[in-house]
Amino acid sequence: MLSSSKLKPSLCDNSVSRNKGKIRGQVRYNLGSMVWSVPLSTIAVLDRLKFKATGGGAYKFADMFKERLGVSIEKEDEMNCLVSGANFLLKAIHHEAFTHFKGQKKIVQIDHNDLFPYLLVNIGSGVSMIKVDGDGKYERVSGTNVGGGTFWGLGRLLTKCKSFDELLELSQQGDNRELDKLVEDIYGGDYSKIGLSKGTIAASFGKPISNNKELEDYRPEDISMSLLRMISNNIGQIAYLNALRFKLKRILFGGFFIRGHAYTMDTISDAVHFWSKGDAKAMFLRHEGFLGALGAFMSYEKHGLDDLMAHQFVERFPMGAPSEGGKIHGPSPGNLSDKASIVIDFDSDMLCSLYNIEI
Ligand SMILES: Nc1ncnc2c1ncn2[C@@H]1O[C@H](COP(=O)(O)OP(=O)(O)O)[C@@H](O)[C@H]1O
Ligand SMILES: CC(C)(COP(=O)(O)O)[C@@H](O)C(=O)NCCC(=O)O
Repeated sequence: MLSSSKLKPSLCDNSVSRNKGKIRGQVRYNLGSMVWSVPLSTIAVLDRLKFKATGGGAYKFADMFKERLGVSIEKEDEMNCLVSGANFLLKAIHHEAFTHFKGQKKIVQIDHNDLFPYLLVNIGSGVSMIKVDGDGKYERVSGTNVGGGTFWGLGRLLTKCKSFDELLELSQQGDNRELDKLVEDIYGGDYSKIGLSKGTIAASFGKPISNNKELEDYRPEDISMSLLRMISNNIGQIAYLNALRFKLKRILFGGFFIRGHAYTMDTISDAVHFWSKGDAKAMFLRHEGFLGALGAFMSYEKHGLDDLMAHQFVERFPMGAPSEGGKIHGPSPGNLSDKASIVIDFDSDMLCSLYNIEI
């Protein structure tokens, strides 16, 4: 979604050239760090431009965009955008979907003709669970208010971390057993009769109730780890129950909360594995945080998926040459954290026709 934290518009004149009176430019969506370049030709018409945006930011920042950049924001429905963004990525980007289970990343080849239905779980501030039946065909079947915002908000309160990244990094040095009450803490071992091993978390954050430890002696690292596990596990469980409810064999997780973080993905996968008794697998998207922004872009009537696929869409990888010969391929499994850039070329004619502008 376009929000001030992710969208850093910058004017980029080195991508501009003039040819027989035409100004050529480029819109560049670097999906790894979201660098977004606006073509020089837009400066002349900026005050008449309308940009598509979605999510809460489209409402909250519309006035600021108008005031500071002279740009009008055209709001697109968030759920529509999430779905069209996910569908676009799954169809257009090689190796977009992958599993991440017990530290192992594995690319999932999805046949375009056998993509639907699937459950899209978008983890932003809160969590939306959307049953996707086709392009533009979907139903938001569930959600939970315990999501990325909960992790970041509670994490800030409890650890005083200054940034999301710091909190996430801290979690990697933690041990959740310092805070979580495990089955063995209650039973002294496994509770095999109901399928619970001794290491299963019986109650997240359950230990400080009975430990003699002073509250200030609980380490931020351990708190962050417990929190990450609690939230990721809960989302994985609710997602699986919804997949079961609608008999969906694929569950795809996206949203800015995931951030390609191995432990987050492993915990979600573990929950899906545990509750499905190994029947279902969690899948993740390489461009998980930009579904809404891509969907908003797809909503330009004359700039639909087919048009992009046929003419202007180029997939680029930061690693340079593709790992396999021939056409552009996605990175090998070891480089999944490398996000592809999507570059969409257009010239001033196209820009003007898009907005009915004469220059
Ligand atoms: N650098 C970051 N700063 C803040 N939140 C981040 C960051 N990286 C990931 N997140 C996670 O992303 C969540 C917000 O996701 P996002 O899709 O942007 O939601 P929203 O549409 O509500 O803004 C945060 O609550 C947090 O869990
Ligand atoms: C309200 C939202 C759709 C907004 O999306 P977000 O900005 O969190 O990505 C989302 O936060 C959400 O689905 N919350 C859970 C609400 C619920 O179903 O309980």
